[in-house]
Amino acid sequence: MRVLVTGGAGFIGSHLVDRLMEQGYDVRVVDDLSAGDLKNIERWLNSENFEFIKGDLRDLEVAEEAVKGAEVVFHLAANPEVRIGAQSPELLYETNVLITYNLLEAMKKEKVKYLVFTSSSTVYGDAKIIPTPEDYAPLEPISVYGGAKLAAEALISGYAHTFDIRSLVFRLANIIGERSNHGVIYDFINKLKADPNRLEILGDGTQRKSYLHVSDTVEGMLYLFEKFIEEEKVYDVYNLGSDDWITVREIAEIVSKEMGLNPEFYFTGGVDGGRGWKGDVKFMRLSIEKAKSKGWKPKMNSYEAVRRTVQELLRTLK
Ligand SMILES: O=c1ccn([C@@H]2O[C@H](COP(=O)(O)OP(=O)(O)O[C@H]3O[C@H](CO)[C@H](O)[C@H](O)[C@H]3O)[C@@H](O)[C@H]2O)c(=O)[nH]1
Repeated sequence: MRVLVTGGAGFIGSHLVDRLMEQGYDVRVVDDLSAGDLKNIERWLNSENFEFIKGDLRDLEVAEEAVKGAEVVFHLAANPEVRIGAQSPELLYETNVLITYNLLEAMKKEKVKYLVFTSSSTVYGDAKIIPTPEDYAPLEPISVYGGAKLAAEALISGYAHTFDIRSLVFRLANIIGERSNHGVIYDFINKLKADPNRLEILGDGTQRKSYLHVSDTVEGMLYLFEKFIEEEKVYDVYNLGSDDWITVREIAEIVSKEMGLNPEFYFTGGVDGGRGWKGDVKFMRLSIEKAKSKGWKPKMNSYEAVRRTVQELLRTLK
């Protein structure tokens, strides 16, 4: 089976590529290397059943070239930075909505059978029900990023039903692990390297979210995709997360401990009642009952995933 992974040189994408290659698929990656890094997929570059295209999916021709001959598209290419929404909404529109539209157009033309898309917990906004199930309503994102992900989901649903592109959407909690090059753990490590005595924490530190290790994420995606293929549905949505959550303050404590430091915590106070930035969802935990009912569950809880990620990043970050 020929598989295209968009964003395959990125954090989650490259872990997915590792699994697909280990399972013997023909894999093509398209990535503009804006956030991704060739080092993440270095080990596969000379393999016969691997192909890399450096290209920007904002260009429809790149999307058309990338999907040629593919039976499945795993669409992970995106700008993942929630916090830039207030400064650069157009960038989040282009790198989440426009590229998804281009890809769908190319897939329609090429008659690609399956699409797997990584959406985000941010589509739920400040959910009133926690843990939040997939059928929670109304979906009211509070960030441009969440809005762009929801717009992409809606386009995918429309194309799926109109053009028979069987599509599976994953709404991901905060995904962490080796090769991540942004986010709270990455930021804390870098801040502490610059000043081991003081750690600036955005917001009031009580932001509480569910963190999932990338290994659990990729395993869940592939497992549930196999189940989806066996079923009749044209379009389906799953939350992927862990069954618990953890505060930013607790993350700061874990990072400090793993680095053997005892810094003074400095809270910026943030915006809108202690959020790190405009659009930062303060409390997020997803119901993963639907995924569990199909037989998937994460091996690590949030605490274990954070600890392991700190160790992985300390080993690999320069
Ligand atoms: O220096 C920092 C950086 C972050 N935070 C806080 O840490 C929390 C997590 O922030 P991240 O930047 O790690 O992650 P986000 O919650 O903004 O978003 C992440 O998870 C989302 C899904 O839940 C999306 O998928 C998104 O792409 C991904 O980056 C936030 O509450 C933020 O306020 C700090 O206190 N200090």
